[in-house]
Amino acid sequence: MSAQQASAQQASAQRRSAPTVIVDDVHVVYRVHGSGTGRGSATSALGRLATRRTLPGTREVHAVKGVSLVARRGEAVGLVGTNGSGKSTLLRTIAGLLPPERGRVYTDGQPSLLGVNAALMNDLSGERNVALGCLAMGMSPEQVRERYSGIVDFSGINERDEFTIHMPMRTYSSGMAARLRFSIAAAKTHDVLLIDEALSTGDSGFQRRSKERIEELREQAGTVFLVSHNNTTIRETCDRTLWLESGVLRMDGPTDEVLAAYEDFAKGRK
Ligand SMILES: Nc1ncnc2c1ncn2[C@@H]1O[C@H](COP(=O)(O)OP(=O)(O)OP(=O)(O)O)[C@@H](O)[C@H]1O
Repeated sequence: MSAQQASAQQASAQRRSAPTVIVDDVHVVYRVHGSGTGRGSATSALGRLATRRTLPGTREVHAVKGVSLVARRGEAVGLVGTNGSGKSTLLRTIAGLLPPERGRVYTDGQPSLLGVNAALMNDLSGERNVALGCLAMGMSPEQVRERYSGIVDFSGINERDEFTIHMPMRTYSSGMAARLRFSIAAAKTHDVLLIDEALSTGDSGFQRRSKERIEELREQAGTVFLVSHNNTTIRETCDRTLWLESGVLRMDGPTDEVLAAYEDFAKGRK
């Protein structure tokens, strides 16, 4: 191998192993107001604002407790844990949608959260949502025109009736809307793509297409985080998995090892 080839190979290896997400001792706390008695007067609310005291009856939920991790280019990282363990909260924090109470999140590039709750405009047609979604991700109108049919075909929305894409989104089932959302987001190469349960919707054909697309996104050197309750999906998609329990990162390692431990734990809880 020539010196030039060796240095090109080294540069490519360095690029692939470059960190894309660093989570440093992150804590996330939700505050639920009004869980106590009565609403209190305006004067007492003003007094609390001035003294920065919290409302009596404010409940705090410490959803993520001191999580640290480093994710690199080319990795697909699964997130597992029982209900309420903090998976969605951690994803939303990495996406920059929730401020950490303590600790820091550093990301290289813009993370995109692809969740079942991501906003699409209900009164607009699927077609308009595809166009707006693509423009919002930074595509030019020309790129939107080029990619439009690919996105609609990928979603499978028009498989039964080719007029469906022109109907308002509010007439779509939640599965159809989730498939369209995934297809729009997956049309772009993301530096960091965060997927929350998106793959659990859709038929087996759509699930296969999504897995293939995640694989492609990974090869294009992005980092993918995937939250799912379906361990088979995690096994097939991710080579590394994080296990969160009660907000604490219990394990971070090769998917097979982490899932084996998690499945043992889940069996013990039944
Ligand atoms: N908006 C909120 N306000 C208050 N508490 C919240 C809020 N969202 C989540 N929580 C609480 O934070 C904790 C973690 O929730 P989170 O949704 O992150 O868990 P999860 O692991 O994604 O759960 P699931 O597997 O059920 O989707 C839970 O105790 C939940 O009740």
